[in-house]
Amino acid sequence: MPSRPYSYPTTRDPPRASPVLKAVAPSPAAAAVPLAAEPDDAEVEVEVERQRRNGGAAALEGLVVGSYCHDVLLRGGRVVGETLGGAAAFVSNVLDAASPVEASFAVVSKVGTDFAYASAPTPARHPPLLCPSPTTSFHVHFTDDAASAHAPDRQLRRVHACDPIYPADLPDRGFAYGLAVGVAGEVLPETLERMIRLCRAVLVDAQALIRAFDSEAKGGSVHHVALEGTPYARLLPRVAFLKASSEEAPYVGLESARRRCCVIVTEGRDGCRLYWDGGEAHVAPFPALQVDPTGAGDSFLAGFATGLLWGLSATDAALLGNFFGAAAVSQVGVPTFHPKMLQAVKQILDDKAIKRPCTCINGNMFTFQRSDMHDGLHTSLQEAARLMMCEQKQTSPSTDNGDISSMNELTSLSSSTPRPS
Ligand SMILES: Nc1ncnc2c1ncn2[C@@H]1O[C@H](COP(=O)(O)OP(=O)(O)O)[C@@H](O)[C@H]1O
Ligand SMILES: O=P([O-])([O-])O[C@@H]1[C@@H](O)[C@H](O)[C@@H](O)[C@H](O)[C@@H]1O
Repeated sequence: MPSRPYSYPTTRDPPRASPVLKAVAPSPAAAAVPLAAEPDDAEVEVEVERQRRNGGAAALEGLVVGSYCHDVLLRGGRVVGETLGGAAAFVSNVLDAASPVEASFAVVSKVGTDFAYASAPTPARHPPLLCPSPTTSFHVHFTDDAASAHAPDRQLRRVHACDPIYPADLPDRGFAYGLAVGVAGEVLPETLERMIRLCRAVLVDAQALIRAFDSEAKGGSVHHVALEGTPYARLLPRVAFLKASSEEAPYVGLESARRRCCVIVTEGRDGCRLYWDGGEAHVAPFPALQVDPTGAGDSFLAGFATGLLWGLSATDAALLGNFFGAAAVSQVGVPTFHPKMLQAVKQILDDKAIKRPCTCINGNMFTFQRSDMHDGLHTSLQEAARLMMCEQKQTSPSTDNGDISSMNELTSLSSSTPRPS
C-alpha cells in the first residue's frame, strides 16, 4: 500500500521554522532554531480579503511553495543525466524570465545538506530552507513507447523525500497570488490552506495533491490517488486554478472539480484544455524540438500565471503556458531562455497594450474566455518560438537525433544545471 502524500506527522511533530540555505553549505548550528508559534493570520487575512474585494492596486508579489529536488535521468537502467529538478525550480525560472517588472515572488522550498545545486541560478536567487533529511530525489526512467501525446513517457521513482513544508514555514504576509507546486507530497493540506489565507488567488498543480509513493525500500514508485478522497478536496472551492496533466486528469474528477475551480488539463504536444463552470476551451500548442519532457507541466503553470500577471484572460494566458511548456521540453533540465526570445515575448505582451496591474490577480474576477486578440497573440508567439528553435538547432545539433527517451547517452547538460559536486 503506497503511503499517502498527506500522511506526514504534523501534530506530534510540531512545525519548526527552518533556516535559510545560503549560497554555501550552512553550519550545523543553524539547525538549532526555536519552535515557531502557530501562525495567526487574522490581520493578514483581513487585508487580503479587502484587496480581493476592492481589486486594490497592491504589490504584485507571488508565493511559490514546493521543494527543489535532484533528478537522475535513466534510460535502460543507465544514468544519462543528472539535473536540478522540482516544480519550484522550473516555475521560478519562468517567473524570473517573463513576469512584468513590477511583479516579484518569494519561494518556500526545502532541501538537505546534500543539495547539489545551491549555486545554480534559480536556487541562488531564491534560496531554499535547509533540513536535516536529504534532498528530495527522483529517478526518472524514460521509455521508448510514447505512442501518443498523452502516453506516459517516463516512470518516476522517489528515492529520497525531504521534510514537508509546514504552515509556519510560509512568510507572515499577504501575497497577490500563490503557486502550490509540490512534487513529493511536501505541500501539506494545512500548508495549502494557509496559502489560501495569505494569497488573493491560488494556482495548484494537481501533482502536489494526488501523488502517493511506495516506500524507499520498495523502490519509491509514484502512484496517483483520487483527489476526492484526500483532505485537499474541501479546499478546491477556494482555489482559483487547478492544473493537471492528461495522465493525472482522471484522478482529479474533472466534472466535479470544474464546478469548484477552473481546471486546466495539459495535453503534451497537443496544447491544453481549460474547463470552467459553464465553458471550456482548447488552446493550441507551439512547435518544439523535444529533448527532455521534464518540467513541461511546471513551466506551463508558470507561463500561465505570468499571462495572468500581464492581464490576460485565462484562455489567453494558457497560450503563454503552452509557450513555456514547449520551451521547457527543448532543453534538458531547467531551461536557459535566450535573451532575444524573451525580449520578443515581452515586446509582444507590451504591444498588446494589456493594462497592468491586472484586475484578475488583484481581485478575484477572472475572465476565462478567449479574447479577440487570442489568434494574433498565438501567431506572434509562434514567431518567438521559431527564434527559440533556430537557436536550439544552431547550438545543439545533437537534438535532431530525437528526445532523451531515444538517446543512448546524454552528451551535454543544460548550462543552468551544473553537475552535482
Ligand atoms: N512535445 C511538445 N511540443 C510542444 N509543446 C509541448 C510538448 N510537450 C509539452 N508541451 C507543452 O507543455 C505543456 C505541459 O506538457 P505535458 O506533457 O502535458 O505536462 P507534464 O510535463 O506535466 O506531463 C503542454 O500543455 C504543452 O503546452
Ligand atoms: O515534468 P513535470 O511534470 O512538469 O514536473 C516534474 C515532476 O513531475 C518531477 O517529480 C520532478 O522530479 C521534476 O523535476 C519536475 O518537477
